[in-house]
Amino acid sequence: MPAVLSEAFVSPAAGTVPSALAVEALSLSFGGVTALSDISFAVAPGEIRAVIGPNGAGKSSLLNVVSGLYQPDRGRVWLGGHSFAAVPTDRLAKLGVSRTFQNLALFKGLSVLDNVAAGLSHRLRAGLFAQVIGLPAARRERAEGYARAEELLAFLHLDGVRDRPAGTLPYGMQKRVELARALVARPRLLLLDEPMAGMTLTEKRDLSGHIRAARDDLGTTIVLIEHDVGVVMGLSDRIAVLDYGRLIADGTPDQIRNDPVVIDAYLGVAHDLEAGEGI
Ligand SMILES: Nc1ncnc2c1ncn2[C@@H]1O[C@H](COP(=O)(O)OP(=O)(O)OP(=O)(O)O)[C@@H](O)[C@H]1O
Repeated sequence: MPAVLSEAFVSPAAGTVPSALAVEALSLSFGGVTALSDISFAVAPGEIRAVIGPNGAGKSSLLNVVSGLYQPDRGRVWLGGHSFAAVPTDRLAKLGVSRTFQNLALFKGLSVLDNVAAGLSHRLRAGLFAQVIGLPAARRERAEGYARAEELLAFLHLDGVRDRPAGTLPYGMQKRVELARALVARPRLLLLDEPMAGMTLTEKRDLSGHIRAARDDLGTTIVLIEHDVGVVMGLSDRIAVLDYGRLIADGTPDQIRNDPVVIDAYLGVAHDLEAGEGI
């Protein structure tokens, strides 16, 4: 895909707008194993985009390239109009990108509020010394950070558990705390790595609602890897499908659901596509 196509969308209302994320001809191998092979697609601002595919298809590798943990062998990543051969992880926050990981990574002994406020630690301008001895600028910054964390807790209906040690909450709620922490800096692009893994249907339904609210009310563009096809169909605007490192389809849930190549490679007949409808 030529760069000029992948870096921007033509919006009828706003003319040409930069995509929130675009990847262009990405390839990545580990020894003899091809994890990503010539992957190109773009995500429009405000979109909820799922990436699905069988185990080993390259989903995590893709997210790791986009967040700078892996450097691709070839190709480029576009983030809000900037293009990278290797995404600089230390600039991710400045680029307005935030991500969560597959496994819970909360400070279990700290309160929910402290955990969410920790999502702003990279933004502290006052130096560590000023923070430690509590200079006024540092105190002000800390107070502002906590105010933002409180806002996010209210937004995600976590204010009732703000003082609880995060590790004592039910699993589904801990995943919501992770979402709050990833959102507290108000990223333009949020990458979610299997946010619903291990959840009950009720927890999935709950978290889907919160993810949708983040897009609708905060304007966050969301890219998520998810195995539950029912959830994906109900939640996403568009879906990219990977198989053996190749992009085999990219379209709306209806297009993906009816794509014979996707059905052959992934959906088959075993998946209950209707399970998550309406989530
Ligand atoms: N750090 C690594 N070292 C070696 N091989 C890797 C590494 N990361 C991924 N791979 C390989 O790249 C391929 C794609 O893996 P990846 O984890 O991206 O797939 P996935 O779609 O996320 O799978 P899953 O759904 O099981 O998490 C696999 O063959 C995997 O074994």
